[in-house]
Parts: sequence; C-alpha cells; structure tokens
Amino acid sequence: MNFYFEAAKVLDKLDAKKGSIKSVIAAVNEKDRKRTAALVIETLKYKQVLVDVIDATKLLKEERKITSKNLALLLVHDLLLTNGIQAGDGPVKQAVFRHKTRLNSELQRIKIKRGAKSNGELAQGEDSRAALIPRYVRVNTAYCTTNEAIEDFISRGFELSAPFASKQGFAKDEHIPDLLAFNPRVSFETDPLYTSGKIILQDKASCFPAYILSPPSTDESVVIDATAAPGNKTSHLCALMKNRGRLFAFERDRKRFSTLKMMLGKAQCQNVEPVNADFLTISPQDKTYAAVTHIGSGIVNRLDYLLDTENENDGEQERLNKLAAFQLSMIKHAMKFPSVEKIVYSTCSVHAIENEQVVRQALTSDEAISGSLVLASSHDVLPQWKRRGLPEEMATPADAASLVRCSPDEDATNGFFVALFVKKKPPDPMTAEEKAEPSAKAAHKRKKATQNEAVEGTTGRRKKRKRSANPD
Ligand SMILES: C[S@@+](CC[C@H](N)C(=O)[O-])C[C@H]1O[C@@H](n2cnc3c(N)ncnc32)[C@H](O)[C@@H]1O
Repeated sequence: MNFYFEAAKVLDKLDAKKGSIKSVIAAVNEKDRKRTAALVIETLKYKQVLVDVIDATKLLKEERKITSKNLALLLVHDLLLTNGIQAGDGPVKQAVFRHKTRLNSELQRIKIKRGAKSNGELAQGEDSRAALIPRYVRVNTAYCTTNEAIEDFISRGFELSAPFASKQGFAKDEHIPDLLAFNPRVSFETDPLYTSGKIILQDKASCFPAYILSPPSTDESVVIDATAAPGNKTSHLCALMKNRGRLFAFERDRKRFSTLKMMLGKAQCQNVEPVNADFLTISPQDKTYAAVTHIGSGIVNRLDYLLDTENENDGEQERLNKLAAFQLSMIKHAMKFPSVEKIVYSTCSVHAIENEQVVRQALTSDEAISGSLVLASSHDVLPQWKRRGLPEEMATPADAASLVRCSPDEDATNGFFVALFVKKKPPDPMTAEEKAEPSAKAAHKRKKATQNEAVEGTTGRRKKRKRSANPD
C-alpha cells in the first residue's frame, strides 16, 4: 500500500502547485518512478469521472481509513479501470472493496449518461478541448509528397472536405503547407503512412517554429535544433531543408536522445547530425558551428494541461521564473554563434513570463546588441495569423505584432508562443530620396555623382603628380 501513499503525496504536491508533473515525479525514488508516473498521469486523465464516482458513493465519508481524496482517486482508479489494486490485503484495500459494487455501478451510470462505449472515452484525453481540435498530420516531405499522401488517404476512404464534415473528412491546413487536418476521432497509431514514417503526428502550433524559421535548402545550409527530442521539429526542419546541408540536433537527455535517433531514422532524415549534449555547453566559437545561420530553441511541458493552473501560487511562480531564466540563457547562447542570422524561440506555454518577458529581456541583452539581433517584422512571421503577442508586455506595438500566440480556447490548437529574432540588415546605401524617385532618374543621378567623383579623383591625382614632378 506504500506505493499508493507515495503516489497520493505526488498528487497532493501537484494540488499545492509545488511543481510541474515532470518535476514532482522526478523527486520520487527511482525504483517506483516509472510506475508512479504512469498511475498519476492515468488517474489525472480520469480525475473528473473518479471524483464523481467517489462523491456519489460517499466513499470518503463512510470509510475513515481512506485518509485523503487523492488516495481514494488512485485506489478507485486501479479498482475500476485496471487489473485491480496492486497491494496486499489490508484495512485500506478492504475499505475500498466494501464499496466495489456501488463504485462500479456509478461508473456504468456515468458511461451511459455520456454515451461512452468504453472506459477510454471517459478520459480527459490530451485536453478537455481535444474534441474540438482536429487531429493534425504533417506529411513528411523528406520521404513522400503531400499529393502522394492525400491520394493514399483518399484510396482508403478518406474525403478531402473538412475535418468535422464526417469522421472520414480531412482538409489541407490554411497556414502550414503539408499539414493535414483530420477528425479528432480518427486514430493514426497503426496507419501504414505513420508506421512507415511518411506522416508525422504533430499538432498545428508545434509546426510553427520550423516553418517560421524557414531554413534554406542548399548544400551549404547549416542549422541547429537546440532542443530536439522527440524530433518532430527536427524532422520538419529536415523536410524544409529538403534533406540538404547540415542540421545539428542537440538533446541532452540520454534516453530521449535514443528516441530522437530512432525517430529521425524512421523519418528518413539524412542531413541530421544528432548530438547527445547540452546545447549550453557547446562553444559558439567551435569551428564545426562557424557557418550556422539558423537556430531553433524551445522546450515544452506537454503534461501540464492535466493540472488546473489557474491559481498560481508561489511554488508555481518560482517554477515559471526558473523556466524563464533557463529559456533566456538558451536564446542568449544561440545569439553568440558568429554567423547566426535567425533564431526561432518557441514554448507551449501561455504565461507571459515564459514568453513576451523572455523575449523582451533577450532583446536588451549584450548578446542581442553585439550580434545586431532584433525581432523580425510581423510580415515575416506568419502574417496571416491573427493572434499576436501581448502589447502590454512589449516595448512597442511593432514588437508585440512580431510575436505569434496560440490560444487553446480559440485557435483549435494547443497553447503556443513563437518569436523570431533576425540579424539587423546593414543600412541601405540608397538614400530615402533615391528610393522615392523613379529608379531611372535615381540611377542617372548616381551615375553623374560617380562621374564627378572620378573627375575630381583624376584632377586630384593630376595635381599631386604635378606637385611631385616639380618639388619645391
Ligand atoms: C519538449 S522538447 C522539444 C520538442 C521538440 N522540439 C519537438 O518538437 O519534437 C524539449 C527537449 O529539449 C531537451 N533539452 C532541454 N534543454 C536542453 C539543452 N540545454 N540542451 C539540449 N537539450 C535540451 C529536453 O531534454 C527535451 O527532450
């Protein structure tokens, strides 16, 4: 039963906002960590249903041995939704068992009420809003063309219409090329295009960073993905680079690095050089990276949609501060690469502290100033996307307009944020007056000026020659 008590403590810490799911689970002893993570995540997915079942059966009121609601959630989860409670017979287990029939019939009642055919349909899924978000599929153009994928889907009964027209309906996304939107009820886990690596299951917003970075596709291109695993963004960059040039993919975690390599192999990425290292430890002066022009950096915390993050307390604030400081150090490090021209920064957070505030600090950093890095014009950052950065958080309206935000409530995507830093162009030698004038006239003026300079130069040289031929 100890295992359940420990898992209940994890849920208590999450309720008290003492950290993210990932960080709280990382503190569990290594032996039980994996099992605890699985139980906690599964229980959170069914939390609302489990709370309803427990409340309806008055389990906590009648059984004082069950000391907390979180312990009850875990035990009832295992009793009703898995192979049973994995603990020896003791007073707590017996207390839950006494209510087994009532708990079960309450679960069945909820299923009937919600029209759910299986327990799985009661899960919160990716998010309670998930049912409204299409299932996005990115065609991996490093391996197969979008037309080939579309024809393949149509040959198997899908219809090119709209994702919500029917379960078989799908459409091309209006913002991201090679992205297809399907009905959220369709599953692709066993689809031959997915198992072969020809399509990648990637939500829309997470396709933004690579598309906005838009790396060049020449043999000379050199690009870095600073935070690569599991590799969706990396394979997207590779596809945009048409598998040409060099793409360094950094991943500091050893296990996630194996996943990354496996994923890149499956996606037929041939221009990627995966590196199992912390990006912050890589020297920007290292000759290997001298020609790097495009860099992507961004970490996301995909499990936090399971937590209610509305009432942030001090613990949550501290966690966000730490994340923001880390994100800033990654951007500043990227800015030190000598040939860097573009840096895309992304998060799947909706908090200004990790988004606009990080960007604002990055813009005034020594690294940005000495590297002449500024925010790209909004025309170059997904201009047709309406939701932009928060103006109250940025120094100028233009800076806010340069940023992209996604709202999980309103954009049929997950929460997301993207910023693009670019190297400031050197001042244009053409004057404003010249630009305003018709080009032929301006060119004529320039030609005349050059001729005059040449004449003056010759006269000057002639005078000089005269002087040196007749020294005083
Ligand atoms: C959630 S992921 C990024 C997702 C990825 N871009 C994608 O779209 O598939 C963040 C990854 O970056 C890694 N990471 C975080 N900080 C890093 C650093 N300083 N250097 C290298 N990898 C880092 C983490 O281990 C994690 O695997």
